[in-house]
Amino acid sequence: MDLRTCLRQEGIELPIEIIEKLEHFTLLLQEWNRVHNLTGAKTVEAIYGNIIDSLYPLVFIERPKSLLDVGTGAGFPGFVLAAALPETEVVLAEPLKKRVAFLKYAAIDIGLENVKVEAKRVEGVEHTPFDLISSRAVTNTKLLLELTENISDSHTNYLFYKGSRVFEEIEAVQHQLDYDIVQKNQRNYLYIRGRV
Ligand SMILES: C[S@@+](CC[C@H](N)C(=O)[O-])C[C@H]1O[C@@H](n2cnc3c(N)ncnc32)[C@H](O)[C@@H]1O
Repeated sequence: MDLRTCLRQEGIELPIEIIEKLEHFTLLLQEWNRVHNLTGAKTVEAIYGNIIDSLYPLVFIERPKSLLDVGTGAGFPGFVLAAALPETEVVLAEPLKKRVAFLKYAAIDIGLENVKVEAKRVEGVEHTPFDLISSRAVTNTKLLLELTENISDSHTNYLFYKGSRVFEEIEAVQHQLDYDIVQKNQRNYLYIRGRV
């Protein structure tokens, strides 16, 4: 099935030029992955699955002016969100060199002008507070909030891609959170609105 149909089935409607960029990304990732082993998603189907997982929150989040993705790895979700949100300034924090090389190359080759790759751990990122901070498969919610304390403020929203442990993780956060959990298959999208 083509990417446009896959996205449509999930209720994600995107302009054709963005879908073409995501197809371009899929080809590049497959090519680089053969040599550099960047991600476990080896097939087109697996990459499309990761793209849909990354983009599904567009159905319920507010559009941010600035977005930080913590630990983007081979591009999920930050790079894919950047392709889908060309008006958003996106920073990808990723310390692993081969993944950084891929993200930088892909941003130039695909022509994403709204992306900046910070080749460092998120603790070292300096920026004014972001509108949205996302992260998938990096660390727990409490630590993510702590590590991004200096680059967030009371208006920052958070979008964490979680599994079944999301409820214990929320309990471990000591301060009160205003959040929604959007469930889709095995995924729990934790969307935290500002800090109460
Ligand atoms: C399991 S991978 C997940 C990659 C991607 N988010 C995904 O879901 O496919 C975790 C990534 O987080 C990065 N990472 C680990 N600690 C980090 C930190 N403190 N700041 C930024 N990235 C970090 C690693 O280099 C790795 O690429």
